[in-house]
Amino acid sequence: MSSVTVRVPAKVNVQLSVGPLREDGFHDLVNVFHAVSIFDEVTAKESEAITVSVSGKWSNQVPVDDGNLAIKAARALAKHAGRGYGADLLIQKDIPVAGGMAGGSADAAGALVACNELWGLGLPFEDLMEIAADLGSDVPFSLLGGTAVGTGRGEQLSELPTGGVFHWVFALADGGLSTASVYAECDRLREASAAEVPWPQLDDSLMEALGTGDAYALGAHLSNDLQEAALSLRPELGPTLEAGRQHGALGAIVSGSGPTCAFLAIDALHARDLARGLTTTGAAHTAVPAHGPVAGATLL
Ligand SMILES: C[C@](O)(CO)[C@H](O)COP(=O)(O)OP(=O)(O)OC[C@H]1O[C@@H](n2ccc(N)nc2=O)[C@H](O)[C@@H]1O
Ligand SMILES: Nc1ncnc2c1ncn2[C@@H]1O[C@H](COP(=O)(O)OP(=O)(O)OP(=O)(O)O)[C@@H](O)[C@H]1O
Repeated sequence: MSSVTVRVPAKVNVQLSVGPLREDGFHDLVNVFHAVSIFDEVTAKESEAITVSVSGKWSNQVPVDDGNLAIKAARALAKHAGRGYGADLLIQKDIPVAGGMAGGSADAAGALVACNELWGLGLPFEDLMEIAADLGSDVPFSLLGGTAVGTGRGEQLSELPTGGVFHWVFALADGGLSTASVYAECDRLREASAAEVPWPQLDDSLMEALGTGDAYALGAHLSNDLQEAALSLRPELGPTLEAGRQHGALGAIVSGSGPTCAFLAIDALHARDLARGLTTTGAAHTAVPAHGPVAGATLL
C-alpha cells in the first residue's frame, strides 16, 4: 500500500473535573469526552524519512518540525516496531489549533492508525492505545472516539453508550490558549482561594442525560473546572458564552482548555440558527455546527 488516509474527530469535554495537582505535574481528572463532527485527515505516504506538511484553514499555525504531534506519533510507532520506517504525513486541518478541541492529539492518533496500516504492522488497537497515552493525555480518546469517561490524567478510558445524537455549535476564537497555562491558572486561582480541592466525581445526572439522549438535561449538567481559568486568561469569552445562552443554547461552556466555546443546541436546525445568530451579532467571527458522538480515528 503506498498511501493511507485516516479521518479523526475533534472533541468537547461535557464534564471536566480537575483534581489536585499531582507530583508529576498532571492532574487527576474525571474527563467525559465526546467526539464531534469536525475532522482532520491524516494521509501517510511511503517515504524514506518521517516528514509532515499541513494544508487547510489553520495550516500556518501548525509546526512542521519535530514538534508536530503527528511526527512524534509516527516516530513512537516506528520505535515500538523496532525499525527505521519512513512516511510523508499530510495533515488536512479543520480542527482549530490550540482551541481546546484536541486537534494535535487527533493528528497523532491519525498518524498512528495510518502508519500502522502503511507499514503493514498490524498492531492491535490496545498497543496503539498504549503508545497514544505516552504521546498526550487526549490522544487515546482521539483513537477511540464516541463518548467516554477518562480518569487518571484522562488516558484511562471507559466507553459510554449514548441514547442519541447531540447537536452543537463551536464558536472559534482568535489565537489559541496553551493547555499547560490554563491548568497553571486553575492551580493559581485555587491557591488564592485556599479552598480544599475535592477528588473529582462523575456526575450521575450527566450520565443519565447522555444515556437517554436528553439534550435539555445534558445542557443543564455541562461542567468544566478549567472554565474559570480560561475566562481569567481570556475575559472576552464571558460575553461569547452569554450570547449563546441568549440565542437559546441549552448549555454554554468553554471546550476543554479553551478558547473555543461550545453551545448545545436542541436539534440540527437550532444549531444552524444559533451559529448564524452568533456570527451576525458579532459574538463570534466563526461558528461551526457539528454533531456527536462520532467515531474515533477511522481508515478511509
Ligand atoms: C484539557 C484537556 O484537553 C481535556 O481533555 C486535556 O486534559 C489536555 O490534554 P493534552 O492536551 O493531551 O495534554 P498533555 O499534552 O497530556 O499535557 C499538557 C499539559 O497540560 C497539563 N495537564 C494535562 C492533563 C492533565 N490531566 N493534567 C494536567 O495538568 C500539564 O501541565 C501538561 O504538561
Ligand atoms: N498536528 C498538530 N496540530 C495542531 N497543533 C500542533 C500539532 N502538533 C503540534 N502542535 C502544537 O500544539 C499546540 C496545541 O495544539 P492543539 O491544537 O493540540 O491544542 P488543543 O486543541 O488546545 O489541545 P487539547 O484540547 O488536547 O488541550 C499548538 O499550538 C501547536 O504548536
